[in-house]
Amino acid sequence: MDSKIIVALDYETEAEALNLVEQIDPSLCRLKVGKEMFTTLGTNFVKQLQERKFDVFLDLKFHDIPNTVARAVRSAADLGVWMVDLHASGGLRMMEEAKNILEPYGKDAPLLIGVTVLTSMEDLDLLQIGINASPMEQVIRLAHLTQRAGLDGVVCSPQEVEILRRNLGPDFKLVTPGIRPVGAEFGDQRRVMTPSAAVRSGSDYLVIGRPITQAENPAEVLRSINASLTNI
Ligand SMILES: O=C(O)c1cc(=O)[nH]c(=O)n1[C@@H]1O[C@H](COP(=O)(O)O)[C@@H](O)[C@H]1O
Repeated sequence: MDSKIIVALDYETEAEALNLVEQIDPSLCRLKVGKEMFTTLGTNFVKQLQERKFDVFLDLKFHDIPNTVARAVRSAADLGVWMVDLHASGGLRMMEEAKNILEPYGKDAPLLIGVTVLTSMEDLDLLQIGINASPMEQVIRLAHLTQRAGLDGVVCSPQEVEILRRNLGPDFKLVTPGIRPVGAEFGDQRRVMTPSAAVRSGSDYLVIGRPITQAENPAEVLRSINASLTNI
């Protein structure tokens, strides 16, 4: 089975994260290492997950001048991660330099993904930072820019997937956090959808954190979400 689920390993400690990892295998999901665990544990943690044969999405959302971002992306490629991301709002030149630096890696290069508008943001959040567009409009604009830069896909909310799929073609990867099973708490997320609705809309990968990591039995919740996605 090639699961569409990427579990966001947003735990405070290595022990908590490994407790989940030890109960599952790479056919059930890929794993995302984000700012919290990477800042605490660094590359050794990523390597531990890779030794267990998990594909790792290094989610550090790079956003800096083009030279700095490109070099950080190269470090991620040297680490052998499966996917790495940057903020598309860093601009076209930043994304192009990041893409170009991966050329020597050929088919071993990580998937390079642009974050459009964070799934925690809605109209007012954009207005407050001077963006007078709806999340949908801004996501569409940044996704086109990301594709123009030659990246492999974008992070967006599942609510934008249908229109992006139509506009950007079948091969452009659409990675969607903001996933909430029926009845789950939204927390800080705003633009959300259930796992099955997201897949039906055309998401390639579902990033799921708290609904799994904060559950009493995370491995069981992961299995049941996987089961809900078969035959879609
Ligand atoms: O790049 C991401 O993964 C990301 C982008 C985004 O727009 N929204 C978003 O929630 N994420 C990440 O996806 C995960 C979502 O976690 P939960 O809200 O707990 O399911 C977190 O690790 C976020 O850092």
